[in-house]
Amino acid sequence: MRAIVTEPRTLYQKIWDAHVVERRDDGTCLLYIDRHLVHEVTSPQAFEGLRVAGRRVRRPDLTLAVPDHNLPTTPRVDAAGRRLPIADAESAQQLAALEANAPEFGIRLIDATAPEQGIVHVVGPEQGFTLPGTTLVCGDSHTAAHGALGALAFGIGTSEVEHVLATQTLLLKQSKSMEIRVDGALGFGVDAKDVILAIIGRIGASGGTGYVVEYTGSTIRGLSVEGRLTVANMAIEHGARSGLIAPDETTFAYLKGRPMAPAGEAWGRAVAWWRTLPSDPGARYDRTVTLDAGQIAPSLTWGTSPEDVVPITGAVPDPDSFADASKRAAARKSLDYMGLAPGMRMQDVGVDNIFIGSCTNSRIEDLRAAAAVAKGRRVASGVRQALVVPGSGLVKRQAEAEGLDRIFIEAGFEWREPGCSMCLAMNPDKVPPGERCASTSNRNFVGRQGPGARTHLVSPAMAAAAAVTGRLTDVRELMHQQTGSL
Ligand SMILES: CC(C)[C@H](C(=O)O)[C@@H](O)C(=O)O
Ligand code: SF4
Repeated sequence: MRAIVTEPRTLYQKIWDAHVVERRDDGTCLLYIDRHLVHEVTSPQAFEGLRVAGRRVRRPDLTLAVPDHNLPTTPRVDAAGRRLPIADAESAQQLAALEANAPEFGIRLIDATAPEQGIVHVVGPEQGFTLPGTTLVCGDSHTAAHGALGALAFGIGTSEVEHVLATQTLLLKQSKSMEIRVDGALGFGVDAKDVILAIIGRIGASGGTGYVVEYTGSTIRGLSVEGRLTVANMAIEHGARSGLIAPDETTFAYLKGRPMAPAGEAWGRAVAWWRTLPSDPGARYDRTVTLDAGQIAPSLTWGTSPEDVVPITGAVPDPDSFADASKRAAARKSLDYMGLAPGMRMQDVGVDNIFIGSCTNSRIEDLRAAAAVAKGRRVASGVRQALVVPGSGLVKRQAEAEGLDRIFIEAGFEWREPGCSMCLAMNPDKVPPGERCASTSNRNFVGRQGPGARTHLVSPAMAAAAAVTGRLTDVRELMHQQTGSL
């Protein structure tokens, strides 16, 4: 018998090959979509399109709707259990549309008051809706987060949302492949957020444009699923279409028993297939970038692009230090907006707001890391708002069972209902104009957290450290004081 010789394939190639319905001569493929997450902002017109065309949703059973962006994070029901109205008219309209569209089209809706409600990118993995080897889409740019479980996941626009709802397929061209390999042990006080910030700082906000990235190496393998979700979540911030992490025992242990994950015999069959997915030895990537985890410090951004990364021990860069003229101009504009001067030490910069939340950092581990720093301390008097916003109702309950809510509340943080919150200014949680925020979210764009808001992207532990000192702070100092050793 002759052995069949096949080219070694990457994880990306394997998932792609398994989903091609039709390949055209120009390389465009019709790809089957296994999972579709829907939220209130990008779906109303898509459903309207279906209605006008008289079409139904092709696979309502593969579609899950969750409101998250526009919901206030203050209590949603009154003492009698009645839903409280949403003040903002557009938000109220979008939420009402989702609540009407889901039942009309036979889609499961996790509504605003359901215990499982949360940010789509937190809910998908948590429910076991997100599975290795699947293609997963959502009308949302941070959909790549689901790649942490080995799903080929990416954001799509509203017209594509309509296309997927109607056909369960999408027309796509294959991207190039990039390996981002991180090896070594993470230093004290350094976490998954610092890893992805370091990656973005290295390759730049458009370094991944045209690529699907696979994060590999011992550092990535050593991360929990929560940490992997933080990394893959920001794939779009270095321009990649998608960010993948090969499924392994950590992934399987995380998924086992989740409500929507396969069960019984189906579980065994699924795991057997998932084990075949990791990139084959010798599989070729179009580009490989390597990072040494030991070189990564607790990091943060100084400017208005996620690539503007420095270690917390660093200083605001001098725009003149950039080789590229457009970078110099962008840095000047950024510093002006951020109210910072070249050479200022990052640790001397005071903060007015703290946001611990978003689909990047609102899972249980994130809250534990922040609580470990907040414990027994007080939010500094100069800090006007310090919000902790769990990524889902289930995260919230788990945190409460562990007493984390008490730690935060006693320290002077506000403990909120789940949602996108202060990650973007689409609901009542905003950073006031000209004020500065240490935020665990993923975007520090101009106006992202409110008009004139100044954002510094940090890890949960770093956000808690900034909260208790009132300035951007090296969390290692506080942890050192706490443990008395380093
Ligand atoms: C509102 C939504 C469409 C948007 C996105 O596409 O990502 C938001 O989630 C964001 O993070 O900017
Ligand atoms: S938490 Fe932020 S980044 Fe994530 S989906 Fe919501 S708005 Fe987008």
